Amino acid sequence: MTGTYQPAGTGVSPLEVREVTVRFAGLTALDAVSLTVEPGTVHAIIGPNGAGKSTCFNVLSGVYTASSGSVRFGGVELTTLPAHKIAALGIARTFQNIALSARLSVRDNLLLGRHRLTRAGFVAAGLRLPSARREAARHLARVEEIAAFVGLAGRLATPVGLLPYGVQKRVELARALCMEPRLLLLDEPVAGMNGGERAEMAGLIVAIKESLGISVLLVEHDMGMVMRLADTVTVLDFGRRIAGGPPEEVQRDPAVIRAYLGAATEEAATEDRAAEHKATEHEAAEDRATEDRAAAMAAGETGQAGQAGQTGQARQAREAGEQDAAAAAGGQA
Ligand SMILES: Nc1ncnc2c1ncn2[C@@H]1O[C@H](COP(=O)(O)OP(=O)(O)OP(=O)(O)O)[C@@H](O)[C@H]1O
Repeated sequence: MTGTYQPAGTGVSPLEVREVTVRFAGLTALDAVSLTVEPGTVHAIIGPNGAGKSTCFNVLSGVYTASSGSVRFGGVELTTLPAHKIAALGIARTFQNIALSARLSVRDNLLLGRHRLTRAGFVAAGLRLPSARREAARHLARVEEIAAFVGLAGRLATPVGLLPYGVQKRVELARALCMEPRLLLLDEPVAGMNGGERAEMAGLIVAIKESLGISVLLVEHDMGMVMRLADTVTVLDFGRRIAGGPPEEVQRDPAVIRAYLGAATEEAATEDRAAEHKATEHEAAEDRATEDRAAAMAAGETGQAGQAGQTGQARQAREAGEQDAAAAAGGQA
């Protein structure tokens, strides 16, 4: 992380989310959620699976439209704006799954990130007019500064698909920085990374906040990372905001502990239900085999067909039992 990269304009506006509700055909994914991202801070949204974190991000970046509520940034209401207009206001995002062109070089991917800032028209660029050439040179210089800032200076010519996963995630972050954001939305920035890559990404996020003054809103499952990086945490559960504040307060909050414990208990219960279901299926198969045997006897059948039916079903039942036992043994191992 070196270089002289400075942001084009640091954010002085908070992002204000007020009573935002999102409904999908009968399901309330977000229920009157409010939060504020203060300028120059890192704000984390956490919560168990299905809590509404991605839905919240998708509303903020214009992918989903809120059913009601308001999101304001720099005095502008965002809920009615399409994604590209939100980006133009200085809100850039990264995605859970890398959204880069694998065959293009790092340089070209970053230049794509500058697309919305390009003023030269199609014709001027096509004719390679001096004004368009000067602009292209400016963008290239900026891309190089940003690449140096995120530690990618030596990788500019490499096709993104050839880079290790953790480096690709840094390219994605650099692409978002190329949009000259005032607020960065990072969706699970360290998901799938190893320890070293996580530490690098954490350092980068701190540098983005402290050296560049850019506000960061992140969704992250890695609690260690959240507790180390975030100035403020908002906790969602079943679409509702159940807690918020500094990380050390939030992690002691009984509602948060309950939500996470509840999620863990629910996971265990789902596993129990699946095991129970399997056991019931096993019993049903045995019952069917017994019924078949009884029916065959009642009909005085002693032929091959009756035998085959019995043996087949009994074998099925036995195999189900053996599989359960093997699964249980595997689970205990
Ligand atoms: N496009 C959609 N259509 C219908 N339901 C959706 C849609 N997007 C999300 N949901 C539902 O909204 C709820 C919240 O989902 P969301 O993905 O926002 O949760 P999350 O907190 O990001 O979960 P995870 O941590 O698993 O990514 C879930 O019940 C999900 O199934």
